[in-house]
Parts: sequence; structure tokens; C-alpha cells
Amino acid sequence: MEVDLEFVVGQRWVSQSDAALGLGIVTGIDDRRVTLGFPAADEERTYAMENAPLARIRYQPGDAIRTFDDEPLTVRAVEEVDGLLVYHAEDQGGDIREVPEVRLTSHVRFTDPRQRLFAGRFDRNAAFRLRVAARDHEARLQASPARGLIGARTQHLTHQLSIAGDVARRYAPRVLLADEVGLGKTIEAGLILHAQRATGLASRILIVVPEPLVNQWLVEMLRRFQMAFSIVDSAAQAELAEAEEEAPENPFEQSQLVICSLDTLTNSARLRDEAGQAGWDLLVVDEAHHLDASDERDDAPYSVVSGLAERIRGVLLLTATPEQAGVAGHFDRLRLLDPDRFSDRARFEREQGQYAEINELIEAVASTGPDHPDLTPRLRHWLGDSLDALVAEDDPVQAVSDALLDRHGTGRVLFRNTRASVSGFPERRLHPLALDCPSLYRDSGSHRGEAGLTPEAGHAETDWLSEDPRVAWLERTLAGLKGEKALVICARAETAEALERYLQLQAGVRSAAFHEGLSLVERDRAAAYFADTEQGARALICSEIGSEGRNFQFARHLILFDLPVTPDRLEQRIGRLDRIGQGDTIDIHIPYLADSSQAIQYGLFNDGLDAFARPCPAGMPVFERVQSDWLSALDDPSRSPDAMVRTVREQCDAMRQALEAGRDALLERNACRPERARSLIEAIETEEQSPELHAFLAEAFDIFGVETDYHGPHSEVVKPGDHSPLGPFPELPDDGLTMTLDRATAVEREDLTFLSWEHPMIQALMEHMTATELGNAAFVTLSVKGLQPGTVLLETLFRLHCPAPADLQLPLSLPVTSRRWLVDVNGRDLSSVLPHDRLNNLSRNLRRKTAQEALPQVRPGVETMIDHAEGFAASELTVIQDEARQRLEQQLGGEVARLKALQGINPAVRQSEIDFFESRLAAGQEAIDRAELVLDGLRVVITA
Ligand SMILES: Nc1ncnc2c1ncn2[C@@H]1O[C@H](COP(=O)(O)OP(=O)(O)OP(=O)(O)O)[C@@H](O)[C@H]1O
Repeated sequence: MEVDLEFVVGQRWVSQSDAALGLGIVTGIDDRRVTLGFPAADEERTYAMENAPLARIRYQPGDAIRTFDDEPLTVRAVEEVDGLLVYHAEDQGGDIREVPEVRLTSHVRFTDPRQRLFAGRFDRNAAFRLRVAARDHEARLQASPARGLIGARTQHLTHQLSIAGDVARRYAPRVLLADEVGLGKTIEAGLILHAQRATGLASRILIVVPEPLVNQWLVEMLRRFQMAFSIVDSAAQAELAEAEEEAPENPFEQSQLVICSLDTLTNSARLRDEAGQAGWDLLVVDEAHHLDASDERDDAPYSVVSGLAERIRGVLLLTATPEQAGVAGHFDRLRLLDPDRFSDRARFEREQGQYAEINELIEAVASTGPDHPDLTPRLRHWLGDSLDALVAEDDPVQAVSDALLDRHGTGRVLFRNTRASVSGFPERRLHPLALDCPSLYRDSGSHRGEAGLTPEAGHAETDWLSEDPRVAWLERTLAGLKGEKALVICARAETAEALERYLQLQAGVRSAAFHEGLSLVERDRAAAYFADTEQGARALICSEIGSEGRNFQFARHLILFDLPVTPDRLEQRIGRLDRIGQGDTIDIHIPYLADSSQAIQYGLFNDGLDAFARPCPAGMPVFERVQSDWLSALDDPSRSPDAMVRTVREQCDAMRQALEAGRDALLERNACRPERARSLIEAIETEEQSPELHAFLAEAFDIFGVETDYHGPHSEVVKPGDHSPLGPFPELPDDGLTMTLDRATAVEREDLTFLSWEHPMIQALMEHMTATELGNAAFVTLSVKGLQPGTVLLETLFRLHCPAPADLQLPLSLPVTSRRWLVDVNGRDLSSVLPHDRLNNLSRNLRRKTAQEALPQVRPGVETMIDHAEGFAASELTVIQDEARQRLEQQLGGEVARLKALQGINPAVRQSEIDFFESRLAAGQEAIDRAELVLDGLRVVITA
């Protein structure tokens, strides 16, 4: 094979970085880009011509080729016509046929080590070692439960890894991440996205968030997970349209990872369409409680997201307060995720009444096992005929419990951790203070009713700023904090703006405002100013938009300038400070106006729900149930609020008990499975701390001429050497980068690059070592007693090759793997007598010239040994294929069984969905039948 560089439609090229794509065909060329179809992988890729990682395939006389209908031929001559090759090739009957290159099979492999060895193109021994190591690590990591979860710059928290470990492994996960405020849903989502990308389950990801959170997401994804998202907004769209007036490109297609605000999509029909057409594997929507299905306009948030969710196979919705807008809204979001399971709202509501019974049944299954005769009738009642298959699974207790959780709870779809089950949260200290209600409000009656929660609303700014006692109190309180930072939250943007101006100009407090009247950039600037520990603002005055999603846990004083209407909103506000990373007790300051609806609201929250001191899961359901009485209590000054407080408290106690026994108990079972999470964390830490990574990198740096210098404890500077070809490290800056392999150091020192097996730089290195020919042919000498000098052995390395469309997700059942055999000319397998490491220790390099001279003599023996090794590989392949078929059957068979069981309850489950999984099963099996163990490396060993 040779390489040349002119593109013509119909030519055959191979991707150097991803040989698994098979042989590509040039299908399109424009002035800068070339598009190739890869029929073996059912993919199309477009490359910039200038630096396309492609190699032209031109077979030579003597080479074996196959046509697309799999006819074997031998090349006898090659002719070139207008840039396209025509092979004159001999068939098995001895006839010469003309085969245009376009007719060649796409299922091909390249850079055959045999061809390289016999052509005398050896690599250094170190390169062979690195190749074997890369294959071993690749196979180990592929099979590791830690896969995709290594190298995140986060603390390993059990409740997060429990969820991430479960969801990240799913094909097309559709889940609601609903941890209580501040427990790390963004981090859970990041872990899932990272793992889905690392495992190839997803590559195109769209994140949709409220506008104020766009940058925070961008930064979190980059600094914690090394995932570089691009923002699409109307400005980006305008820019593209201007640059390419003729046919403006779809801005969502410019990047694999995109963040876009929900407002951008609701405001622009065109961007909505483009987002829908851009083809995604995963959609993430933060603060999903805003999605309200009762608003049916095309541009309403629910319609926009459900339009996307219908087209995108994986969907993660995030909300800390899933029931904030009521149970109906909660149901609608679950329906959006899994319409088969959540099709009937009345049934869903009935089910909620049965949660305690399901929970009790799961407990009984855990204690006696599902086949206990007392349980069978009850289990059959809930699970029907599917019970028999579940009981027959490897872990029947788990299988039956999961099925109960999924089909009669919200098991598969909803994950919620609560503070009650996650330790390490700070205490909350309350500072309520009743202030006199000023005549300004009393005279106008603006202190009553729901509107009385923000009584300043109808008054001139100068009036309320001077008369409302909360303003002077705020000024005094901030002064009393002696330089400590405080987050001030109020409901209205106008109030926030006025207060901030007042504090800044009248009181001389360094402050910033954060509200919807500011642009995105201005808001992020304000948040950064507040976060700055040296010269930063001492107070950030937020409207309600600051009460969602933002990370302000570097402050510990929260000032609630007013109180929100609902308990969930209150929890969102407190959650800005009460979140992971908050090391101090939180001081919550609550000024309220005596004898006003603020005082009543304070009493209902505090004495009725106890919602300031701790999160109150019963708060929202109780509020919904008594909402009209609650709001009229705010309205009516003549009625004593005590009776209402009592009602709320009683309902809250009863609801809390019911939730604890039912919904919360079920959710807890599902969300955090501590044992599993701990063993996952152990697996991740074993990989992160592995000395092998250090050794692997040291060898790679040596081969590619990268220099390293000590920088400090656990850190080194790496930079390109003088004559370095850079190989897999093209992005290494000239002045180098400072790296650490230690996670704790990386979490503390964000300026260091955290290298792990899953860092893009190491991934590129692994790919370089496994997808190119480097290191696949070597010669070595060995001194060992007991073997006659001049004896020739052959170390062979095989890798599994099985091109299949990416969406089949074959690696889930057929993981990448490699095999090594050390054989002698008599076909003895010496692999365990002389393992690879031992052979490395005992062997020395042979000079290239000497090896080339020895080649003609050893070649016949080596060819025989290759045959022997291929024999071993052939029988091993059948074992690998059998295991893969079983795994595939288990995985997709389980999906089919679930859908059939759901079909019994819900006739809306379509047969076509069941057929889809069955056809995937058939396609997967066909692909497994085509798998091969392919020779991937050869090292000739001559004893000295
Ligand atoms: N494992 C972790 N390691 C380090 N920091 C973390 C971890 N988990 C969460 N954090 C930090 O804790 C804070 C809260 O996390 P996050 O924003 O993901 O919570 P959330 O559940 O999405 O909050 P909200 O309900 O307010 O949207 C963030 O500052 C985040 O960076």
C-alpha cells in the first residue's frame, strides 16, 4: 500500500485515527472539505482537506483483496484512470478481472503487521511494548466498571456515583435527576455525559438551561470534565448567517457539544427548528420544573423541550423541586421521559397511594427471597407472568425489586437523593426579626394578601426606600457582618435594582445586582465580582432568578429580603448557600413586617412546615393541598393565622410520615445504593492511582521526545523536546503544561492539568498506539537458560475487530479485547511460561540491520508460527462470540420483556417499539458473527 493525496469521488481511503470504520469512499468534495462514507460502520464523516487524518489505499500486485460481495482475489496489476484505481485481479479460478476500487469491500483492515515485518519495516522494541501496554489498558478499562468515570475533577461522593454509575451505562438513558437542592445534579449529569462519551454511547450532546446558568454550565463541564461545549445563541446564529449568506449553516451542527438557553429556543422558531434537525444523542435540561405542559403554544418551554425529547433518544431532566408546580407537572415531565410507562395520570396518582405497599413488598423480597410461597401470589399480582423470568435471573432479589420499582414506582426514571441520606451538610442558623410595618404600606393596604409579600411593588422607589424599615435594617446588618459576604434575595428585579443602587450610593457598600434586566454577560460579571475574595462585592442583590442553580456557597449569610409564595421556592433560595462545598454554618436572616402577610407567611413556613431549618419534602404537597386556604390566610387580617399554622403542621406531619413510608422510601432505594457506589469509587480510585499510568506515560514521553521536569509534590511539567515529532501530542503547548496524576491535588489546584486514563491527551495517545501501525512489528533477542541459541519464537498480539454501526452499541456486549500468544515453530503455546513482562525483562534490542539480515532465514518459521497463533485465535474467537451473544441476549431480551410487561398494563406501548429491540438483537448477532481476531502485532524473538 502507498499513500498519495489528491481526492476524487469514488476513491477509497482509511481513517488513520479510527481504523474500525473500515474502508471509506469519497462521496463529496467542496473547496475545503472532503466527505467520506464508511459503509462498514454506516457512518459519514466530513474532514477539512488540509489536515484530514486519512490515508489513501492503493493495493500492490500480490496483495489479497475482496469485492463488496466478498469474493477473494489477488491483485496482479494496478491501473489509474482519472485519479481512480482499477485493479486487474485474479479470481480463484485463475481468470483476470477488472475491479474498480469502488467495488472493494468496506470491511477491511490495514497496516498488517505481517506485511510490515516481511518488508523489514520494524519498530523499536519500546514501541512494541507500548502498543501491547496500550491494548492491555484499553481492554482492562473497557471492562472496568469505572469506565467513563475516571478523571473528573470532583470529590467522589457516594450518592452521586451511585446514580452516575447506574445511568451512565444505559443505552439512551431517559431520567429525571431530582436530588434536593445543591446536592450536585450538575455534577451527576456531567459524570453521565462524560461516561456516555467515553463509552461511545453518545457523542452529540445538547444542554438546555435557563439563561442565567449558561456560563456556569459551560465552566463546570470544562473544568471538571474537560468537555468543551460551545454556546449557541441568537448572536452565534446571526454571525453564521452573515458569514455564509447563500446557505447559512445550522449553528447547532458546528459543534458536537452545545449549550443553549431555553430562552434562545423559545424566542426563535428558526433556532428551534435547527436544534431539532441537528441530530443529537443526548439532551440535558436543567431546572426542568419550569416545563409546564398546560401551556400548549409552540414556543412554550414544555412544547420546545418535548419536541426535542421526541427526536433525541437520551434525555436527562434536572430539577431539585420536581413537584414545584404541582403533581400534574411532575407527571407531565415523567411522561415526557417515558410515555410508555407514564401514560395515565389518574393511574399515576393511584399508584402513589400504593407506594408504601410496594416498599413493604420489596423489603419482604429482600428478607425471604422472591420465591417464598407466601410472596408468590402478591408478586404475581404486581408483576404478572413476567415474574417467572425475573426469578430466573442471576440476582432474582435485585431483578424483582427493580421491576417493582420500575413498573409500580418511578424506579427507572427518577433519582432523588435527600439531605437526610447524604451526610456532611452544614447547620442552618435562623435570625428572624419582626419590624414595624410602615404607614406607607398600612395606609394603602399593600401589606396584605399575596401582594403583601412584596409590599414595595406599588410605591415610588424613593418612598419605600426611605420608609420601609427593612432597608435601614439591611444596611445595618451588612455593616455588622464586618466584611463577610452576604447573598440578598428578593422576589422582584425592580426591588433588587433599587436596593443595590441604594447600598452602593447611599450606604457605600460594595455590592452588585443580579436580575433579569441585565444581559447574560452583565450577570456573569456580577456573580464573578461577588465571588472575588479580595476586591469583590460584599453583597449580591438578586431577584428570584438568582435563587436557582447558581453556586454561591463561598458565602454563608443569606438575607431573605422578602419571602416567596411557595415552599419549594424558599428551598431553592436557601440552596444557593446550603450546597456541597459549604463549610460553615449558614446564617439565614429574615426581616419581615409585623402584622402583615409577611409575618403570616413566616409563621406558616417556620411553625407550620419548619422549612427554614431543614428541607421539607412535604412542603410542596401540603401547600398544594391547602393552597386556597393558605393564600386567603395571607389575605384576611381579621382571621388569626394560628389555626392555619396548626392545619399546615398537622398535614405536614401526616404527609411526612406517608412520604417516608412510601414515596421517599422507594426513591431512596433507587437513588443511592451505597455498597455499589463504594465499590465503584474503589474501582475509579484504583485506576486513578495506578502506577501503570505513570509507567505508560514515561515510556510514551520517551518515545515521542516529550521532556518532563519535577514541579512539586505530585506534579510535573511536560513539554515538547527539541526534535520532538509530537506524534499523539500535537496540542502540547510549546512552553509545556503542568500536570498531576493525583485527584486530590487536582481538585485543590485547578491550574494543574489532571491527567488520567480518560483525559483527552491520554486517549489520543492510546488511540495513536492502537489505531496506527506504530509498534506492530519488532525483533528482539533473548538470553534464557534452557533454550538453544538461535531458537526462534514469535510473540503475537491479536485484537478483536468488529465494525458495526455505532448506534448498535456493540461494545456493551462485545467489549474491545486483545489476546497474546507466544508460540514456537512446533505450535507450542509458551505464553504463560514467558509472560510479556518477563520477556521484556529478559530481552534486548536487536540492531535493525542485523534483524533485516536474519529475516530471510527466519521467515518460513515465522510464517508457520503465525499459522499456529491464528489457530489459537480461531478457537478463542468462538468463546468470545458465545459470551457476547449471551450478553446481548440478556441486555436486549430484558428490554423486550419489560416492554411486553408494560404492554399488559398500558396498551399504548406499541408493537413497533418491541420490534425495534428485536431487530437490534438480530443486527447485533449478525455483527458478532462477523467478528474477527485480527493479528495486531508481531515480535520475533531470537535466542542468543
Ligand atoms: N463531587 C463534587 N466535588 C466537588 N464539588 C462538588 C461536587 N458535587 C457538587 N459540587 C459543588 O457543589 C455545588 C452544587 O452542585 P450542583 O450545582 O451540581 O448542585 P445542584 O444539585 O445542581 O444544585 P441546584 O439544585 O441548585 O441546581 C457546586 O458548586 C458544585 O461544583
